[in-house]
Amino acid sequence: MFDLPKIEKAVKMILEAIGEDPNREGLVETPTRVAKMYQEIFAGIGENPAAHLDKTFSEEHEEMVLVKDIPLFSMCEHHLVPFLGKAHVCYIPRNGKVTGLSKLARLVEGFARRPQLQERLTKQIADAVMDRLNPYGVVVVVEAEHLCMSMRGVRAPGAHTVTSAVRGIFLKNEASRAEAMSLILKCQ
Ligand SMILES: Nc1nc2c(ncn2[C@@H]2O[C@H](COP(=O)(O)OP(=O)(O)OP(=O)(O)O)[C@@H](O)[C@H]2O)c(=O)[nH]1
Ligand SMILES: [Zn+2]
Repeated sequence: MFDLPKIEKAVKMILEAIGEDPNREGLVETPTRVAKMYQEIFAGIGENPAAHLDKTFSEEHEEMVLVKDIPLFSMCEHHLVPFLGKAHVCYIPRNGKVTGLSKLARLVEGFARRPQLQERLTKQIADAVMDRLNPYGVVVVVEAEHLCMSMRGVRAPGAHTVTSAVRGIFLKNEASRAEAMSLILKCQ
C-alpha cells in the first residue's frame, strides 16, 4: 500500500530541514509531485516481475537469444539517488520455451523500480529467467553509473560499474560464455 500523504508530509519536512520555505510558490506543489514520482519509480515494490515471463510461446530455437541495451533506471538503496545505465539479458531456451522479447525488458524494469543494489538487481534478473523459463543458461550484464558516486561523496563522474550473473550452461561452457560476453560487449 503506497502512502502518498505520508510522503508529502516527509518531503515538506525535508524542505523545512534544509532551510527552504515549503510555502514559496515554486515549492508548494513539490511534496505532491515527489509523492507521485515515488509511486512511479518504486512501483516494483510488492510486484513479482518474474510473472512477466509466465506468458511464453513455443519456438524450437535452442541457440542464444540476447536483448541488449535495455535502458535501466533504478534507485540506490543507500542514498536514494538514481543509478542508471543498461542491462543485457542473454539466454538459451530449452524445450522450445521462449518468452516475448519485451518481457525481458519488463523484468528488468520491475526489479529496477525499487530501492536496489546493482549486484542484487543483476542476480534477481538472472534467477527469474532460470526459474520461469528453465533455459539451458542465462547471462545478465548490468552497466550503470551511480549518481551517489558522481554528484556527491567521492565525486567520480563517468565511473561505471559492471556486474554479471551467469547461470546454467554458461558456467560450465567457457566457449558459450565467451560468445555471450563478446556479443554483449560488442560495439559499446
Ligand atoms: N556494492 C554496491 N555498493 C553500492 C551500490 N550503490 C551504492 N553503493 C555504495 O554503498 C556504499 C555506502 O557506503 P557508506 O560508507 O555506508 O556511505 P557513505 O558514507 O555515504 O559512503 P560514500 O559514498 O563513500 O561517501 C558506498 O560505497 C556506495 O558507493 C551498489 O549498487 N552496490
Ligand atoms: Zn548510493
